[in-house]
Amino acid sequence: MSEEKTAASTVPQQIIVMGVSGVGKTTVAHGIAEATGWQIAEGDEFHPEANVAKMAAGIPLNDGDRWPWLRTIADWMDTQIAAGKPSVITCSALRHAYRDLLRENRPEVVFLHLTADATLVEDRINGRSGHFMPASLLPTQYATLEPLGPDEPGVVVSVEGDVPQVVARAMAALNLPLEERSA
Ligand SMILES: Nc1ncnc2c1ncn2[C@@H]1O[C@H](COP(=O)(O)OP(=O)(O)OP(=O)(O)O)[C@@H](O)[C@H]1O
Ligand SMILES: O=C(O)[C@H](O)[C@@H](O)[C@H](O)[C@H](O)CO
Repeated sequence: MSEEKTAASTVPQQIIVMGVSGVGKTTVAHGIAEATGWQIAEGDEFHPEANVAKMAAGIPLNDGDRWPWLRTIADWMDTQIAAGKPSVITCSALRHAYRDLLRENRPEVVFLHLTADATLVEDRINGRSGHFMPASLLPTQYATLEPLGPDEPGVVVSVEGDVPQVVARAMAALNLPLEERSA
């Protein structure tokens, strides 16, 4: 899997920006939403309080913590799909099974897997303030991560470089025209 992975051939309707904590999901999702005019959802806002408390305490989530959270994100996408609204959604979606749940019966889903080495992500997390997720959880994020596979719809994009560069790289990989304003 690499940036050479085949890009989406049609304009995607529900883009899930995935990857480890701090890799830049929120930043890139906002860039895409701004360029397209599409609706945006922040996956972290769907976490129950108990999940946020756990992460803030430096305890990694387990599958049991994540399944209900993933279902609420899937429900949100279903509302968007029913309304015919394209969207961009941030969600770590670290494991293949989580992504299977997110795209089940939803051909509109396309994943944008943001990647970077841990040193770069750690630097960026340490430069961020006001977020519940501690950098100490980064190793477990990488340990849990199952990279986007060839059987999954989507693209893999490096977050090296400044924000405009990364957003442009992601838009190009997704075949998203910068002038798209369909929502
Ligand atoms: N290309 C970039 N260059 C420099 N800084 C960046 C870049 N992308 C993101 N950042 C910064 O890195 C930090 C992490 O980014 P962001 O919050 O978007 O990541 P995230 O994947 O959404 O994190 P989380 O999963 O923990 O919510 C932020 O402070 C953000 O401003
Ligand atoms: O699956 C997970 O472990 C979580 O979703 C985390 O990745 C955080 O929610 C998020 O990224 C906040 O930093």
